[in-house]
Amino acid sequence: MTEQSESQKTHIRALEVAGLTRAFGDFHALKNISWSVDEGSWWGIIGPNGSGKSTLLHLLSGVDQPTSGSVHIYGKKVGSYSRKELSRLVAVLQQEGLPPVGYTVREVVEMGRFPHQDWLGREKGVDVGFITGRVLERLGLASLADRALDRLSGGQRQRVALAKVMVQEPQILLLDEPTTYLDLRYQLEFMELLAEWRQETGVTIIAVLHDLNLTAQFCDDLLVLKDGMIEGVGASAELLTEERIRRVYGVEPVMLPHPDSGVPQLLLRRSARNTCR
Ligand SMILES: Nc1ncnc2c1ncn2[C@@H]1O[C@H](COP(=O)(O)OP(=O)(O)OP(=O)(O)O)[C@@H](O)[C@H]1O
Repeated sequence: MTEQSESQKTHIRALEVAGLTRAFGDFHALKNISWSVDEGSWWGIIGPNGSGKSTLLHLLSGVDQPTSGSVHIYGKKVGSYSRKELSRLVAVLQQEGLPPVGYTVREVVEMGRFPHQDWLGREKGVDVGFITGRVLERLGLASLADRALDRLSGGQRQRVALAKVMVQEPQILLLDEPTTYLDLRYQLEFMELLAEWRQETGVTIIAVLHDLNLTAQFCDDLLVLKDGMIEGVGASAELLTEERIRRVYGVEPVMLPHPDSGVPQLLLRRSARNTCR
C-alpha cells in the first residue's frame, strides 16, 4: 500500500463554527467567528486579555449559547447533544483543573468514566479499575492513588485533572490556560503528556494558551483573536511573526528560531524609557 500524501488524506471535520457572535448587553465579546477544526489536529487559541478566548471555549463546549451563529461537533449542532452524549465527545480542562476536595485521586479519576456509565454507574465490558490504574501509572500518579486531593500540590492536582480527562476518552479536548499555575518542569511535562496522548489516540486538542513559546512548540495551528475577531488563522510557524505579535499584543518582540526545531520563539524588548541609563 502506498502512503497517502498529506493533501490526499481525507480530513474528518471534528468541529465547525460559523458566524459565531456572543454579545453581553451592547458589548460584543465575539464577532462573526467562522473556523473549522479537523479531527486529530492541535490548535492553540491566543490573543490578549479580554480578546474572547474563554468566551469562545464556553461556546464550543456548549456551556454557553451564542447570540448568533452556530457550533457543530461532528456535524451536529452542539445544543442538540444531551449533556452525557456531549461529555463522551468533549472534555474540558480548566486553569485550575480540580478543586482541593476530600476525594482520593483514584476516586476522582474514576469519575472520568461517568459519561460512559448508565444511571447505576455500570458500564458493559469495561474494567474501570484497570483503565484508571493504567492512566495513573502512566502519569506517575500510582503512588498517590489513595491520597485525597486536598493533600496534593496544585501541579499534582492538574496532573490528576489530566488523568481524569484521559480516562474519559473524549474525541475533543478543550483546555483553558492549563499550564498557568505550573512551574517550568510541570508545564513542559504537561504538554509532553498531551502530545503523547494525542499521538496514541488521535484526540483533537484546542488549547487557550498565553505562553507563546510553548504554543509554538506544541500547536500545529493557531487561531489568533483580537477584540473578539479573528486576527489570524493557520499554521503556528507562519502566524507567529514579530509584526503580528507587535500588532496584537502591543509589545516589541524579537523572534528567534528554536535551536532544536526552528519554530519561532519570543523574546521581549524592554521599553527604551526604562533601559536608558
Ligand atoms: N458574563 C459576561 N458578562 C459581561 N461581559 C463578559 C462576560 N464574560 C466575558 N465578558 C467580557 O468579554 C470579553 C472577553 O472575555 P474573555 O474572558 O473571553 O476573554 P479572554 O480572551 O479569555 O481573556 P483572558 O486572557 O483575560 O482570560 C471581556 O471584555 C470580558 O469582560
